[in-house]
Formats: sequence, C-alpha cells, structure tokens
Amino acid sequence: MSTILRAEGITRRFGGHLALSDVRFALEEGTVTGVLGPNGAGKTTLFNVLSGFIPATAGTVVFDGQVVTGMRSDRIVNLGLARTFQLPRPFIGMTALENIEVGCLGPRARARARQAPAVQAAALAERVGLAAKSGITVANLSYGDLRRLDIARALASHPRLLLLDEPLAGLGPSETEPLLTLLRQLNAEEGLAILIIEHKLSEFMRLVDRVVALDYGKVIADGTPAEIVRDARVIESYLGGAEEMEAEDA
Ligand SMILES: Nc1ncnc2c1ncn2[C@@H]1O[C@H](COP(=O)(O)OP(=O)(O)OP(=O)(O)O)[C@@H](O)[C@H]1O
Repeated sequence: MSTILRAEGITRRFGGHLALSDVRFALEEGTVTGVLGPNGAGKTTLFNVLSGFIPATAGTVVFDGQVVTGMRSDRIVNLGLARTFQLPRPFIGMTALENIEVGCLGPRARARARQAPAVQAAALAERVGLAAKSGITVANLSYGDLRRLDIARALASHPRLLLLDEPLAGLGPSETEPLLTLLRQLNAEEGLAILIIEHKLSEFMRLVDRVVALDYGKVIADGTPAEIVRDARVIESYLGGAEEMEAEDA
C-alpha cells in the first residue's frame, strides 16, 4: 500500500487561537480513516486545510505525491481529493439529477468521462441510491437523500480520496445503516480512500480501519479502533462524553 495523503506539521491559527498544532499523519490508499475528537478539537478545520478551503498557518499537505498546501480548492479537487460538508450545500431549485450533472461538468469529471454529463449523472444517482428521486427538486428531499446527493456530487470528480464531514449527522437508524453500506461499498469496490469525521461512535468504529484522535488541535492518538478505545488520553478527552454526544445527535 502506498501513501495517498500526508499531513506534515499542519498548524492553523485563528487570531490568537491555535486550532491545529503540528498535526502529522499519513493516509494509505484505499483505506477508511476516522478523525475523532470532542467539539472544537479542530476536525473541520483540518478538513478545510486539507481540501484548500482555508490556508494552513504552517505545515505541508502532500496529496498523491504533490504538495497541495496553498493550492485553490478547485485545483485540489482536480487532483482527486473531494469533500462533503457538515451541512449539505445543494443548488436549491434544481433537481437531484441536475445537481449531480453540475458536478459532472468539472475538468476532472470531463477528462475521465466516456459518456455525456447527463448519462454520468444518472449513473451516479443510481450508484448512491437516488435514481428513483432524480427528478425531485432538492427542497423536497429528506436529509438522508441530501447526504447521498452530496456524496454523488463529490464522486462526480472521480476522487481517489473523499473527506466526509459528519455524513450520518441528523439521520435516523433507517437512513444510517444504508448510508454506511454505501460508504463500505465505495471503499471496497472502487478502492476509494475515505477520511471521515463522525460523532456517531459505534457506526464510526465499525466503519474505519484506523483512527486519528485530536484534542485541542493536537494528535493525541493514532491507531486501530481497538487501540483507540483503550487509549487513556482518548478516553479522558472524548470517550467519557461520547454517550452525551450521541444523544445530542439523535
Ligand atoms: N473561522 C474561524 N474563526 C475563528 N475560530 C475558528 C474558526 N473556525 C474554527 N474556529 C475555532 O477553532 C477551533 C476548532 O474548530 P473546528 O470547527 O475545527 O472543531 P471541530 O473539531 O470540527 O468541532 P465540531 O465537532 O463541533 O464540529 C474551535 O475552537 C473553533 O471555535
């Protein structure tokens, strides 16, 4: 296995506040890695830096052998690193299919396309389980369907690494399990590497191969789920309050 992404000493300040401090880890191709940590630990800030939405104050991000620190987010997408957001960001007023089709118009999607954008979009809708709802305006989609739509739009760029920011938040059990199955399939069948933030702990631990735990912007542990649940620093900073967090999410 080779490394697809390396975070080398990522630091991010907001004024006097140190949101990320010398964060270092490596992601292997085709694996599912989770980012764990209490509210405010720096998880979303880390995603924002990795995907080029905000610059790092210091440190380097290497994706697929290329330094991407300081690159615009659209250029990073074109290299094969896509993301979703905590709150889905569809084009309101358009149908699900039209939303996916917009994603199929990007340079990386077009360079790899063997079919017209509308045909690709229909295939992606099918892939994420939205085919029956393709013609529905996004304002009328459920939260679970909006999550699937966000994933389909990200997949349109043919990513090799997908960053998912709390994809299960706000979903009930009937939507959670099918979405987990989809994520497992994308990883197993298409070799898609995934980096995921998720507060629903039991689902998170069942999905990931490995966990990077953050607290106060620092990596406090890095290991398999079995190692992480036994790590004293993780228990102290996060797992003690996890039941509360799951209750908040429900
Ligand atoms: N744009 C910003 N300006 C100032 N401070 C910010 C900004 N974005 C994040 N922060 C601060 O940086 C810290 C890390 O925030 P971040 O959103 O990355 O945490 P998180 O681990 O994703 O939390 P959550 O689990 O609640 O989503 C917090 O203290 C937050 O208030």
